[in-house]
Amino acid sequence: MSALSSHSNTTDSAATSSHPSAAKPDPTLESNASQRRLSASATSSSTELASLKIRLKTSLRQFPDFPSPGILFEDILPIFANPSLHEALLRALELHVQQTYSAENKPDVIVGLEARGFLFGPSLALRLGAAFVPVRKQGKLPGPCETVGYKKEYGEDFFQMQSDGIKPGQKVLVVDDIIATGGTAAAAGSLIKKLGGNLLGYIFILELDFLQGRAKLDAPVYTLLSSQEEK
Ligand SMILES: O=P(O)(O)OC[C@H]1O[C@H](OP(=O)(O)OP(=O)(O)O)[C@H](O)[C@@H]1O
Ligand SMILES: Nc1ncnc2[nH]cnc12
Repeated sequence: MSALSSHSNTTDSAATSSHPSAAKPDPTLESNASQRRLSASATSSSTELASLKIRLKTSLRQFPDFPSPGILFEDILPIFANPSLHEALLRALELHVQQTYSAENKPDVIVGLEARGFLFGPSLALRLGAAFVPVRKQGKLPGPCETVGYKKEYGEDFFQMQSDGIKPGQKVLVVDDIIATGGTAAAAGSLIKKLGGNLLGYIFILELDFLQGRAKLDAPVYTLLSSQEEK
């Protein structure tokens, strides 16, 4: 006996297990059907996400000794040179956010980190119906700003956000292309907290796992792809 037929409507003699009354649908049947639809849709989202990741990963390029000796540079720009991959990236990130955050907990603000976080942060924000706010290198933003210094895999810098960029309590997701040592992302997180934002998490296209950058971050981290072995 199927799960469906085991919940036939016993209060309406006109209804049978396979044909419940149209006037009084069995709520148990409805809820089973909607659970199956939800689970089928979650499975199809996960399958879609897995195939998008494979396409994105094969498009990446690596350049040894750039920008300095000993650094294996991960080039994500081929994604943006190809409209189909560009679309795949945005769809993959959108699926991740939809699968992770409920309607009540969805992000109000996407914060993108200069410069490569600007390549997809605004488009993702638009798809999610969220605001986009930039973190910029020092000296680029007008008006009152918060500033923080940080170290990354191949240098150090200062990051800034406009002081009114985030309203206290707004739910914020940080996006950037790569997490290497995690110094850059941690600096962005500290700026968001200074402004009173509620940091939901971080999203990256690529993680250089061996540098263990996520250990520096105190909010959930999601990375679409991981590296790094020379191709
Ligand atoms: O995890 P970390 O070791 O801190 O490194 C990651 C950061 O390094 C790169 O940015 P970069 O400062 O080179 O700037 P760009 O995006 O302006 O090229 C990358 O886009 C990340 O933001
Ligand atoms: N290895 C790397 N490739 C590209 N961007 C980076 N940012 C920090 N480390 C990087």
